[in-house]
Amino acid sequence: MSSCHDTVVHIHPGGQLVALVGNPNCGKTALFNLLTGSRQKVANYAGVTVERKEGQFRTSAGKTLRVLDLPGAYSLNPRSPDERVTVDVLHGRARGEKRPDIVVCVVDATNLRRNLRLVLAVQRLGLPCVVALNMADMAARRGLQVDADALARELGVPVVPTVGIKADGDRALRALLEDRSLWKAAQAAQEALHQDGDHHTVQTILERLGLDKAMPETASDRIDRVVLHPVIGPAILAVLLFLVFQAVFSWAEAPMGWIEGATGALGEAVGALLPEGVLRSFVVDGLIAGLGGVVVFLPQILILFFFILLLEESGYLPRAAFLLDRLMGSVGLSGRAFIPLLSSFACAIPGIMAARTIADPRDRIVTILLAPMMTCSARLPVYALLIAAFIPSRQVFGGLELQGLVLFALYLAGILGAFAVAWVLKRFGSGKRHVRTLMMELPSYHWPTVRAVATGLWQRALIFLRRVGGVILVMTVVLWVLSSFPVPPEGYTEPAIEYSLAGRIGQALAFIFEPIGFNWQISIALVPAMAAREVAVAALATVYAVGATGDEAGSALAPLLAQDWSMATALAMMAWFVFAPQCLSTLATIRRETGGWKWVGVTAGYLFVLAYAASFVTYRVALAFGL
Ligand SMILES: Nc1nc2c(ncn2[C@@H]2O[C@H](COP(=O)(O)OP(=O)(O)OP(=O)(O)O)[C@@H](O)[C@H]2O)c(=O)[nH]1
Ligand SMILES: [Mg+2]
Repeated sequence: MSSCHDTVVHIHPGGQLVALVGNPNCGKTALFNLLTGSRQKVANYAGVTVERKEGQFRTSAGKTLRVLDLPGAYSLNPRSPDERVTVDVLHGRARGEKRPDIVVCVVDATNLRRNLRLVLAVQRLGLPCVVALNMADMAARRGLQVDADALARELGVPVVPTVGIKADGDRALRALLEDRSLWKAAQAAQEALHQDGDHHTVQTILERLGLDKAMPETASDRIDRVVLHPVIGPAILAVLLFLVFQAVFSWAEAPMGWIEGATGALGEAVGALLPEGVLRSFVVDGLIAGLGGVVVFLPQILILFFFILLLEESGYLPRAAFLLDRLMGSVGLSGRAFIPLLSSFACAIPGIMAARTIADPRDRIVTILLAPMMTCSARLPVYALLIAAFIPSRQVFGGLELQGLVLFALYLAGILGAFAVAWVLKRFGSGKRHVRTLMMELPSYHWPTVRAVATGLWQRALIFLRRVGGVILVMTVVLWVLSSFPVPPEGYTEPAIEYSLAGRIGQALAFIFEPIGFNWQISIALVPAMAAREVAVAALATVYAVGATGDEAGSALAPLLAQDWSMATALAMMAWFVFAPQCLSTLATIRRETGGWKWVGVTAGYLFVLAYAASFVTYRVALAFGL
């Protein structure tokens, strides 16, 4: 799952252009990262890269080549928007981009039959190309001897073995790209001749290389006999997901305690240094309470992503898609929607972009509409705060943590909500629908490398902390100003914060949110939360810190909420965050990906109605039960 903040791509219109092209999941991005020192997302399933990304490769002679990483493609007849990106680049039709000077065809050495067909198609375009025989390590481990020189003679282009996951695994490819004679030969390249059936050509090549025999059963096949078993498979999936949510609470307890202790101590120390007054309130109640209130959730986010990274890199995710395909089909969702929806658990933005891998336009729109309902990591702090404040930490059903269970239920609520909406769209949508069965490649399992997981976690931490130092900081400052000014006149008896702008705006909004049990503090927190979900936590922390009096001052947010809110209010707010329209950047992404405002309006509208209804029902039912 990639980030909310994709790396900025710098365009360098000059310079020789090298494009990496190949089937999905053959390791293009891994090689791109090695060549250019980038950190683009790599994961063990098809369709990770959906946009073109550019990097630079510096030759030892000091020349700079521009390198493009492209979405994977099975053929050059694009069926989905991401494949179209690749084909457009190869034809020189991509906006602001010239035709590549050289194409590096990346092929998966363990699956030459399918991969070579794309090489032939690229050659036919008349583009000079070289072949990177990637996954050379895996091929060797399986006892596949691919003779690079023989393959080079068959194809008539240079072939070098590469290993995308080894620090020096791109050495041969680097040497090739540095070779001046390659570029001279490239200029002279002609339209390749063979036009006759590629299937036949590939078969002939494989026969000559002695690689046409049936492959022996691999370890992956043996694992899949258990993991894809109709009964055992879903059971494993359920247990796995369950353990993840349990771990998010139980493992995070200690590190969260440290962060809480540290921010508390910092607040006290700074509070003692600064004189009583506006500056102290700004630093202690605004910055430290607001940002500290959010930073404390870093351990939980990292634990969640630790598991997601393991699942992504091992190759388990497409298996999960396979297991859930029937279920998704029964509500009218294409199995292709699985990966985009799953990516949305990190952030809806990469999820919505990953919907580019869906060929059918209707399926794609439905997936985009549902993506915001998956619980993005920005909502985790909100849930975790409410759970810590209102759900007792105790064991139920023999050993299960109640808090983890509630978190699991909130994630599940989003998924079930999405399924319900998909079902309604299928019932009342455009006429008869036949759901195609999922044709999805199951990659070989690998062990995730420590480096990949560590880099992934590091990037996650950076993204989160950048949000804290960016949008969350700005919103916290705005909220502190709103809750501190204007200062009430002498003799004002109510709490000062109710006189402030924040208090007044909150009370003005109350007529909308009162029926669903929200007080004015929540109402005011919901507005800046449109910028980023975590802001709700920082906003509540600030509003309560500014408003705190006497012995409440300086205590953590959760106990304050536990005192101030009813259980019904807390549950209603959880329900709100399951469905509420996403942050503004998600809506902006929907606009970009669908090319208009229509679907933005539809998404925001239906999510608002759903969130309001869900909170209303939750609140009323909870009240009826006397909570
Ligand atoms: N064993 C081994 N694994 C590799 C090698 N190159 C890449 N991988 C792994 O293969 C998987 C796919 O790599 P990516 O670089 O994401 O593949 P891609 O071609 O960019 O895939 P898409 O963007 O989906 O088209 C990841 O799990 C990588 O860690 C290699 O040479 N050997
Ligand atoms: Mg890629």
